[in-house]
Amino acid sequence: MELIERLIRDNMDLFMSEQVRVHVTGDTSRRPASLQDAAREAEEMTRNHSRYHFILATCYSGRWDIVQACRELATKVQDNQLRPEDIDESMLAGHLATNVLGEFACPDLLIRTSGELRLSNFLLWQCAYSELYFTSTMWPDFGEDEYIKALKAFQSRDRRNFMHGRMADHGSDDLLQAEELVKNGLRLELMPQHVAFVMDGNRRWAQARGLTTPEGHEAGGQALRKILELSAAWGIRAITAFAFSLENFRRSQARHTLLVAFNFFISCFESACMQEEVDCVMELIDRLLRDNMDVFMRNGVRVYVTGDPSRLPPSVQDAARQAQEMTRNHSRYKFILATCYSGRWDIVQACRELATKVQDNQLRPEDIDESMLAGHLATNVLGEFACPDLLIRTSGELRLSNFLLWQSAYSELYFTDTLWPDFGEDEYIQALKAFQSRERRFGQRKM
Ligand SMILES: CC(C)=CCC/C(C)=C/CC/C(C)=C/COP(=O)(O)OP(=O)(O)O
Repeated sequence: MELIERLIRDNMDLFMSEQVRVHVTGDTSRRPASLQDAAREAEEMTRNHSRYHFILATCYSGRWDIVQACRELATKVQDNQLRPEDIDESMLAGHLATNVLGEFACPDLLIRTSGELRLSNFLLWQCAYSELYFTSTMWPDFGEDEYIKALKAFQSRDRRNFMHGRMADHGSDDLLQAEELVKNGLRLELMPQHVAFVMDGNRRWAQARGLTTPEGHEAGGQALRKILELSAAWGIRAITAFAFSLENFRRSQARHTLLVAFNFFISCFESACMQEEVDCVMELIDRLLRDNMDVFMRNGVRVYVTGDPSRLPPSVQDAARQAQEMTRNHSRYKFILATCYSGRWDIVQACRELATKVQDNQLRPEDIDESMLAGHLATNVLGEFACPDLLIRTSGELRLSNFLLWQSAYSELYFTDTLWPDFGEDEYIQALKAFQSRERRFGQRKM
């Protein structure tokens, strides 16, 4: 705290000469009075600066930020200034700490030094599409050269969405699983309980083989089946797979609007291709739920389908209902298929539900806290395993792409260039080994 206070006071000359506007964010109740004074002074003295903004996040966490926003919105509902159903992504974003940055509220690039591969509860909502850069360099050594390297890495990334701006509780199969794991060089007591997958790369896999996109998705479906079987064999308790995002859906709709407005040949062609891909993925999801019923039954998998149901075709809604109903007594492990899902959508749903409770006088805004908000997220069905221990993204991109934002606060991240249809047993073992070699701290730093 003393260091932070000095950091603010000793850099005042820099803030003044470089026209930096300073914001200090985080839970003010946790700050010592002298730090509070330094923060207020710096904010006041730099309030007319506009060259660039500097947010110092102290006693901050991404979840705290979201809970604050949700409380503020719930208070507005209580005061009849707002209806719960009017809460949307931009409204929620407008109440986050980074709102002071206006159009630059979400980091384009998030750099983490010293070798850990996780977000550690920093800017969760805001990182939906941030490019992530991890380096083993320790922070005091992070200088000009390394910064340039990070920026070059950033510039080389393909930013498709730039415009959007514990220990295992194993059952009776323990011995068999332990043997299987040891055979693969894995340790039973260090297995992740919940693994989340961003199954990216089906299209590129197909293109590389001269196949059609539906054939790529088909191969992706087979890869998922294999992962579901392996996860059961290895005693993993929960899998969440990202099969289609709300943004993927919106992308195709945006093109469609363009098509209607301009009747423009190229967009007509692109829109048709996109719609074809949406239909193809929806058909795959329908089949994936129906054709994997044997895997679900044999392995005691309880299935959940999450995401915006209004976007799902009736046949997929029907397949989802059936899979959920038929597996509802299973408890060996849980599988969430996230389709037409996004992390921000999930948080907004939770916030709306809480605001409705406030409206119905069942809750006071100030009672909203992290565990209450988490209890209204899609992953709440996983109980104690709601947050992924390990999040795997295939096909080379280094970002979360709006998947499980709240839940990934302390997830270990694993990125691989392998395209999803090629992600098989060997690569899964490699990811699990990487996970087992990580030191997890959940913010509890060794002093
Ligand atoms: C087996 C199976 C059912 C597969 C479904 C295939 C499919 C469409 C997966 C999409 C996964 C996803 C939402 C990736 C995010 O990348 P993005 O492209 O949405 O985000 P980005 O532009 O930030 O990379």
